[in-house]
Amino acid sequence: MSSSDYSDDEGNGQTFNNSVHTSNAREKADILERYSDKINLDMFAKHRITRDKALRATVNQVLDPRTLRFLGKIFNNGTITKINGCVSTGKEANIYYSENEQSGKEFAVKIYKTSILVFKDRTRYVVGEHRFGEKQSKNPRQMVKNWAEKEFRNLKRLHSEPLINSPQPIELRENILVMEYLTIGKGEPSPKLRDHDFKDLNEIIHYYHEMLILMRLLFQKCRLVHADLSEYNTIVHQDKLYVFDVSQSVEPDHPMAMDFLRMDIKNVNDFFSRIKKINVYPEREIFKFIITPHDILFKDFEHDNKDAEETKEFLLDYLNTLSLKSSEDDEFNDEVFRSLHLVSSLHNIEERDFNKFSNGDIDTLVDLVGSVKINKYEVENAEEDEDHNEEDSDEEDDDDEDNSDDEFYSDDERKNKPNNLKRFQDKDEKKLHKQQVKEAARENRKSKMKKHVKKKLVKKGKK
Ligand SMILES: Nc1ncnc2c1ncn2[C@@H]1O[C@H](COP(=O)(O)OP(=O)(O)OP(=O)(O)O)[C@@H](O)[C@H]1O
Ligand SMILES: [Mg+2]
Repeated sequence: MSSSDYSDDEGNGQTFNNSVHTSNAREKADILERYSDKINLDMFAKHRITRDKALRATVNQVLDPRTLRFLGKIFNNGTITKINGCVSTGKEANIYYSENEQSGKEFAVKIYKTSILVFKDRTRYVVGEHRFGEKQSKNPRQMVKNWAEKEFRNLKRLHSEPLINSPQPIELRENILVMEYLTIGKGEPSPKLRDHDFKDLNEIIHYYHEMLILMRLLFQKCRLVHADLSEYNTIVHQDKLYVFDVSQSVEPDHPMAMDFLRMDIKNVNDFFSRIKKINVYPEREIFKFIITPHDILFKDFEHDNKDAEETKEFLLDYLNTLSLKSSEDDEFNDEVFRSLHLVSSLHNIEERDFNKFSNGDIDTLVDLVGSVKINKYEVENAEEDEDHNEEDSDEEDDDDEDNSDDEFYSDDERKNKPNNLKRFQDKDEKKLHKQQVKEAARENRKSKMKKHVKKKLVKKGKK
């Protein structure tokens, strides 16, 4: 490979001034020369693209001189002795199949691209991420470094949980992450869930349950929401479901955690219902299954080893008690659920519900829902329902009165509450209703819980 092969344009439209340009090219050529017998960048098997194209794309985008220097360190410390092909070229990173010829061990080397273009839509994951907030650097290299570090730390967290299958994280150097390689042999990568050859309906249902249990274990044990969970970021390896690609994963108190979790649930349900054509559970039920603490979720679940650690069998038995989606209504409820504003931490729920929540006697899903959206939802939908519930609107008035101050509805209340939830209110009634809600709020403020008391309860509620 001569130096002319590697234009120094890092693929992000920036060009260097001449002197830097030539020295970079020379440096790059030297390093590659030094390792040329160790670095084969050919794309792997299936979609083999011509050597030149793969090479140029890779070098332009991923192997800049600085990255090559760090790669040199990984060679020098003996972790790997050869890069033997490119498994995947993604938006943000390329994955290479590597090995240590002495030990015979195989590794996946994930090299993050340093061009700034790929990182513009990452901020929503980083903003509010207290573990990295202070390091929200604008410098693309620093951003890439933080991102790779986040993936490495999250992968370590996953790998420390015995019930979760994930590639073992080995080494991190700047934007290069070395991990265990999941292979079917001869260097071929094990298939993504999307490409797995399911042998029958039972196996599809098995992996669906595995995905749901995985999300609960990630949330309850690793305190993480994956935030990009799909059939592309899971692999079937030795008949087990492996999860990876956790650079964007966030903790439950991240401002967007509940939204990311609902996105993951929707992605999983879509894959199994649309592509694999099986019946799936309502998203709201899955959400409750994932976020609800053990003693609340399994309070009424009869099971002989209920108090033991949550095993996969135990969680599977519980899932089998849930009813699958079966009607248009279920679909509609999922749409509503997706649009609701969910608070992501105990600090954001209303005082009056706090006591109920902290001794675990309210449904942790519905009552975590911000009232504003429900009211908005009621009124928005009232127009549609106005015609067919006009006749019975008067007898509902009194129901409405005694609940007017309670903007939250528990699941049961919602289910058997007459549909005056969606009853449209005319102007005076709306004014009267508003008045009542204001009075109720004023009443409430009198018995407001002091901040330090609330703090203590939050601590207790988290144990
Ligand atoms: N440890 C591994 N062992 C085997 N194959 C792997 C491993 N890690 C990743 N891969 C393969 O590489 C692909 C891309 O990996 P990953 O999702 O982590 O990178 P990415 O930057 O998110 O890429 P993309 O943008 O395509 O999702 C995976 O879908 C998988 O097929
Ligand atoms: Mg990925």
